[in-house]
Amino acid sequence: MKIALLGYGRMGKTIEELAIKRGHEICYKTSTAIDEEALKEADVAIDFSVPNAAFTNITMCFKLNIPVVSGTTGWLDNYDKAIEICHKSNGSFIYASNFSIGVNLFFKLNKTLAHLMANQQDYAVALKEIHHTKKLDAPSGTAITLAEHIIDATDNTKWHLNNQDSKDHTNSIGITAERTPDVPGTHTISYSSKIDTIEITHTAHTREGFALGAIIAAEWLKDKTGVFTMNDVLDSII
Ligand SMILES: NC(=O)C1=CN([C@@H]2O[C@H](COP(=O)(O)OP(=O)(O)OC[C@H]3O[C@@H](n4cnc5c(N)ncnc54)[C@H](O)[C@@H]3O)[C@@H](O)[C@H]2O)C=CC1
Ligand SMILES: O=C(O)C1=N[C@H](C(=O)O)C[C@H](O)C1
Repeated sequence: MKIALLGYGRMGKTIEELAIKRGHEICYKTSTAIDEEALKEADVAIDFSVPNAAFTNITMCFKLNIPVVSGTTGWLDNYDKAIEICHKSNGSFIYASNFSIGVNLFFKLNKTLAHLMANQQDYAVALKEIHHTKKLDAPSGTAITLAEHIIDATDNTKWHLNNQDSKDHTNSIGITAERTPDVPGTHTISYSSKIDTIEITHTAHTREGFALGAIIAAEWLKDKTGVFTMNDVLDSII
């Protein structure tokens, strides 16, 4: 499979290494604006760029009829618009805030725990994420997905970033975002009462899990049309 890498930073480089080991070819890579002629050569594009470039990169792939997998976080205000353009142009698209298989299993665990805790009024839920200091967005996309899944199962109606504003936080899940050098990504959900605390944590030890998941998603998407999620990919391989 000929892969175009839109974004050749920490993730782009990790994806390149693993994709070559799986027998793929990197036919194009960029860390700036796309060269349309070069991108046309690709069977599939993988976008791990920056929040203000993702929408342009993704919609360029729709225009050129190239299936695109995106893991870039912090651009989701434009997600619905991207989906509309994808459908209109018969494009192929998968976005996930986290492509790691382990995190996607952790998403399921989080949903199950949220359902169990939904009627336990003595417990207060909280979310914490820790990432490297070069990360541009906070909270992480993964933390937002985890919070949205808890909101779907409980009385909580929104989330907020701790220490950033002093608005009404009734029925709101507080997310703490910590930045520490070289941490690939750690997410913890805790339910605390006066008596005890129940806590689940996913700790990424390297970026390989994110990269491998994105390559598996690209292999899966290559010959399909439509908008999919990582659940669609996992349902067909697990
Ligand atoms: N969904 C997932 O599983 C994961 C998502 N991420 C997300 O992926 C994104 C990239 O993460 P990293 O590789 O760590 O960041 P990075 O900063 O190392 O790499 C981003 C690269 O994109 C480049 N770039 C800037 N403008 C561009 C443009 N117009 N087109 C293409 N590239 C452009 C930058 O120069 C940089 O080289 C972030 O949003 C991060 O949150 C990171 C890890 C896993
Ligand atoms: O920027 C990162 O590094 C990561 N970003 C994603 C996120 O925002 O959730 C996924 C992973 O946690 C690493």
